[in-house]
Amino acid sequence: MPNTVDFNGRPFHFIGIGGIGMSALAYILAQRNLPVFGSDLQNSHITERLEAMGAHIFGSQDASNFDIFKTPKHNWESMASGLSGKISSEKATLPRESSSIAQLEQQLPQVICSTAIHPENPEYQVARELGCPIFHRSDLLAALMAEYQSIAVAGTHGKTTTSSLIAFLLLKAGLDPTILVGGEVNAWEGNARVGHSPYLVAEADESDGSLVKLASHIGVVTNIELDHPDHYKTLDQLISTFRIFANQCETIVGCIDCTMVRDYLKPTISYSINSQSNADYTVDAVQYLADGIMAQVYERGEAIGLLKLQLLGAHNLSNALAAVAVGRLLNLEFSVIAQAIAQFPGTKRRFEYRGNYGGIQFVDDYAHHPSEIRVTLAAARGRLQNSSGLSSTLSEAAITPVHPGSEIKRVVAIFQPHRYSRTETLMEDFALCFGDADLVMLTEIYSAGEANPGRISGQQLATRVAEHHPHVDYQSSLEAVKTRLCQLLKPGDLVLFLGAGNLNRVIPEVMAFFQSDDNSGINPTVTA
Ligand SMILES: CC(=O)N[C@H]1[C@@H](OP(=O)(O)OP(=O)(O)OC[C@H]2O[C@@H](n3ccc(=O)[nH]c3=O)[C@H](O)[C@@H]2O)O[C@H](CO)[C@@H](O)[C@@H]1O[C@H](C)C(=O)O
Ligand SMILES: Nc1ncnc2c1ncn2[C@@H]1O[C@H](COP(=O)(O)OP(=O)(O)OP(=O)(O)O)[C@@H](O)[C@H]1O
Ligand SMILES: C[C@H](N)C(=O)O
Repeated sequence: MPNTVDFNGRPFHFIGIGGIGMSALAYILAQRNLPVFGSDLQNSHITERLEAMGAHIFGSQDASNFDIFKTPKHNWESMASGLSGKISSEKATLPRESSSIAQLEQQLPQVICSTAIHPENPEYQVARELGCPIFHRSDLLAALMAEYQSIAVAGTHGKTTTSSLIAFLLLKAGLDPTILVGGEVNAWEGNARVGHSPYLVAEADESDGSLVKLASHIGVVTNIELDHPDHYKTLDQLISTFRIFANQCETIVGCIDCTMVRDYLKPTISYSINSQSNADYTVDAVQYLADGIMAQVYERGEAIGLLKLQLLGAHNLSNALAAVAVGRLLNLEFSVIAQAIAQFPGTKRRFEYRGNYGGIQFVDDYAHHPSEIRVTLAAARGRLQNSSGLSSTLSEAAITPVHPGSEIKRVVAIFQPHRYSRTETLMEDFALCFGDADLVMLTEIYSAGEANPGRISGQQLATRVAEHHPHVDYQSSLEAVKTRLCQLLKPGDLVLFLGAGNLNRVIPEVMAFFQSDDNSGINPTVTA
């Protein structure tokens, strides 16, 4: 069995192909006209996009999905590859006997698995029985990265945003990068892009420990904090994972506002949003506006220019400073970097402005860790404080603000906890992180595939939050959240839907309820 990924025409079969990391990889292979097959229990616009490129995707996960590879090669070949366009979902049924064993082994697919796939998964089981080469998602990412001058973005918080910002910068600077990120960006219509230069920008996820397989020319680390307690039993394990990754990168660009990055990784190139730090890249004269941020950037103590950002919050200034540092490492002029970053419209579900209906502003955000909730609510509170005299400074730069303005009077946070393990381990911190919201609504925990241990609930979390916050509401279902919001919301509210689960499904219906003075061009009937 080969232990390296074969990019010479052998088919790929992705189990969990619709995942945000898996689908980016499948996209790159399909663009290379390699035969791409896969399965996912959930149909989505992501699986549909891959199918439109010629990938063959099964909506169920059972042994019969491999029947297709027991047929003569020409049969499945005609069913896959971007050359054939949209393909039929009918399964091939020719008997196995029609090929010799040797031929069959040759045409057995390389199976790519997400960590979301349980070892008991019937399709995974049959792949093992047949002797298919089986790779984890990270093995394929590592193999692709090895072909390029890679920039891999790691860190507990901000990987998707920062990798998207860096990718956007390289794209605008004409460096034509290949991109694989963990969120969707309109500039390349999805989570992946094939470029024609030596550069590749990738998100490097630490959630399952597979980060240790990645080696990059430039590694960016935004911060390190305990998360994913399902995988990491101690903080030391997490730190050691980041250290192994950092040691495998030629250059580490790291945010030294995080003491763990500073002390354990000792970045080659450092950045900090604290003007007093001695980082290589810092900022000063920061202005947090209602529709963006402006700051003077310093390179090793010397002012190099003004950075304008359409994103909100100190965390996004930090993410943008990482992009500045990477851009300078690639010898880009600061003016080119600043111009690109000023145009970055953001990533879907990361403080994504969904519209203003009935004087209520709707925002979708992926925050699922107490620190992420804290920085996002601080950004929302900052927007509220600056919203009465809405600044036009960003607009003067001929940029249409991502967050068009109207006065805000109240910050409303709706949170769907994500994973039992995280909710239980970080309960104390979750109880304290909603201070910047005027009203907090909690709902039930989104399992993300975890079994319910039966000792933790959204209701319990709501009780804990209420010990520190005067206005906490608990609704047990998304349907109940929707109904309650229609009763509670009023003009002047900035409503944030927080979480990495499916809470954002309710946004279109709540927006539709309040639809009246729509000036955003968003159709509220579209489901998220
Ligand atoms: C689990 C895991 O390691 N997930 C990480 C991985 O995504 P990926 O490996 O693609 O994983 P998925 O997005 O979690 O998507 C997993 C896909 O798998 C299907 N499924 C799941 C179970 C099953 O039995 N059958 C089955 O088909 C399911 O329907 C979904 O489409 O890589 C991404 C990019 O770095 C990370 O953002 C992501 O982290 C986290 C999570 C995040 O940021 O949200
Ligand atoms: N630098 C940062 N520090 C703290 N929180 C951040 C930072 N950047 C973004 N966030 C918050 O974290 C949320 C997720 O951001 P993003 O998707 O960029 O991070 P991520 O590390 O890829 O997340 P994950 O891998 O856990 O999905 C954002 O919606 C925001 O609330
Ligand atoms: C969304 C987050 N990275 C998780 O799966 O826990």
